[in-house]
Amino acid sequence: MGFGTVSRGGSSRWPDQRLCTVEMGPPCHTSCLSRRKSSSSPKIKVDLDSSTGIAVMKFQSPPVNSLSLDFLTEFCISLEKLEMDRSCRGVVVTSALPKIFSAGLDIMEMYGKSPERCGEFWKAVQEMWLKLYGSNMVTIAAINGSSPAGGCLMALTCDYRIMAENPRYGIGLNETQLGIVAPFWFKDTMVNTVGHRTTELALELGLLYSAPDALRLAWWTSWCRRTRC
Ligand SMILES: CCCCC/C=C\C/C=C\C/C=C/C(=O)SCCNC(=O)CCNC(=O)[C@H](O)C(C)(C)COP(=O)(O)OP(=O)(O)OC[C@H]1O[C@@H](n2cnc3c(N)ncnc32)[C@H](O)[C@@H]1OP(=O)(O)O
Repeated sequence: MGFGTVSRGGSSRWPDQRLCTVEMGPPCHTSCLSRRKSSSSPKIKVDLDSSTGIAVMKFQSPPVNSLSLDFLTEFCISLEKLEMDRSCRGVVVTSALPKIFSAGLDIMEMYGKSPERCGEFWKAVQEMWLKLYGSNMVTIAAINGSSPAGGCLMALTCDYRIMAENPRYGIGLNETQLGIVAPFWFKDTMVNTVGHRTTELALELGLLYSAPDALRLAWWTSWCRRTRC
């Protein structure tokens, strides 16, 4: 798989060439296996191949990988651990569930909770964004399912995106369709990737894009024809 370039850098872990390639072909003979480190928390599984320096972080929180406080906390801890592992240069975030990358913020976290709990949740959302955006590692979203609202934010916050082509999968900041306003920093993250005009239209109408449509609008430089990638 090939990925395009971005205007972010400044880390020793970024490849010298600005075009980077990630091989995700079949591993595995014995010496290779010994270089694999796995860790699993209830909602997130991480496999790091120290020989390539690439970790795959898989979301495994059925039914829809919604971003609950627990999920976000596990996500940040997993990312921090990889960040501290000098053998890790890049991380692919993806879903272990069929059809869904992430349904976005967990709606149940925003209903009937105490002000303290709401504050803790919102802080965790911001923490996820800050940690992912500020990561020293190359970050890649392999979007193998629907990715509305907060799920889209997570994908946009990565350096690169690849999306499985399936007409049922949509990605976008569709908050308007839900009667809520996307926070300004959600909007800014989208502007940074696709520009002002596309973002303005997408947010006003609460659009969800298919992979080919999103590709045309420069959300990414590659999409994957398999339904699972
Ligand atoms: C606390 C202070 C906060 C202050 C916040 C202030 C402002 C925030 C403003 C904006 C930011 C908001 C960002 C967001 O991300 S909001 C969430 C937006 N996401 C959605 O609306 C997604 C809605 N879901 C879907 O579109 C679909 O479910 C799906 C993801 C496409 C999957 O479809 P599918 O048909 O496969 O599944 P179901 O629809 O049958 O769903 C299965 C199951 O999952 C539950 N569920 C779905 N989405 C969520 C979710 N986001 N949070 C929690 N639970 C979710 C759904 O209810 C079903 O549950 P059930 O028990 O009925 O099986």
